[in-house]
Amino acid sequence: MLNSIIKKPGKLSAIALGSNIGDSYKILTAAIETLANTPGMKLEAQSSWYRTKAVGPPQPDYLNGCAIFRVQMSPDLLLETLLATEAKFGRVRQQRWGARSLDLDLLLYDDLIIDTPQLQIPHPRMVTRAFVLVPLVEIAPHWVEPTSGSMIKDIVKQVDCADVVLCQK
Ligand SMILES: Nc1ncnc2c1ncn2[C@@H]1O[C@H](COP(=O)(O)OP(=O)(O)OP(=O)(O)O)[C@@H](O)[C@H]1O
Ligand SMILES: Nc1nc2c(c(=O)[nH]1)N=C(CO)CN2
Repeated sequence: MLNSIIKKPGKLSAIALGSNIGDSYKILTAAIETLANTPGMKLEAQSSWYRTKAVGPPQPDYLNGCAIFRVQMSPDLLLETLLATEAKFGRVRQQRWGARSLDLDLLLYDDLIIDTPQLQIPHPRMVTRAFVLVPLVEIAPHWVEPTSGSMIKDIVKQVDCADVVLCQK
C-alpha cells in the first residue's frame, strides 16, 4: 500500500537498440545487461527483437528493439553513457546511417523536450521509424511523445511496418 503511494525515484527513459554487424543478438543482449548494471539505471521493460530492413545506404538487415530504464542521471549523462556503451561494443562512426555493431538512441526522457546541437529529445526521427515504433509500442503504448502530444500506439499506426518482423528465438 505504502509502496504504491511513495513515488519511485528517477525518471523513465526509452532507449532504442540496433545492430547489423557481428553477432547482433549477442551484442544487443550484452548491451542491455551493461546498461542495466550501470549505476543510476534500472531496467524496467524490454521489447522483443525484430529483424528489420535497413533504412539508409545499402547494408545488411538490422536486429532492433527498445528498452525502458528508470534513470537517476541527467539526459546529458545518459547520452554520454549510451555513447560509451556503443564504443565498448566496437561502434565505429563512418558513414551517416551506415552499418554498425551497436546503435543506442535516446528516444524519450520523461516528458522532456530538449533541442541542443548535442542532444535532441524526443529523438527527432523516431516518429517516422517503424524499426523504433514497433518494438516501442510493445512496452510503452501510452507514453505521449511530447512534441506531437500523441501516444506511441497512435503514432505507430501512421508508419508502414511491413519490413519489421518479429524474431523467434
Ligand atoms: N536523442 C539522441 N540519441 C542519440 N544521439 C543523439 C540524440 N540527439 C542527438 N544525438 C547526437 O547524434 C550524434 C550522432 O549519433 P549517431 O551516429 O548514432 O547517428 P545515427 O544513429 O547514424 O543517425 P540517427 O541519429 O538518425 O539515428 C551523437 O553523437 C549524439 O551527440
Ligand atoms: N532498420 C534499421 N535501419 C537503420 C537503423 C536501425 O537501427 N534499423 N539505424 C540507423 C541509424 O540510426 C539507420 N538505419
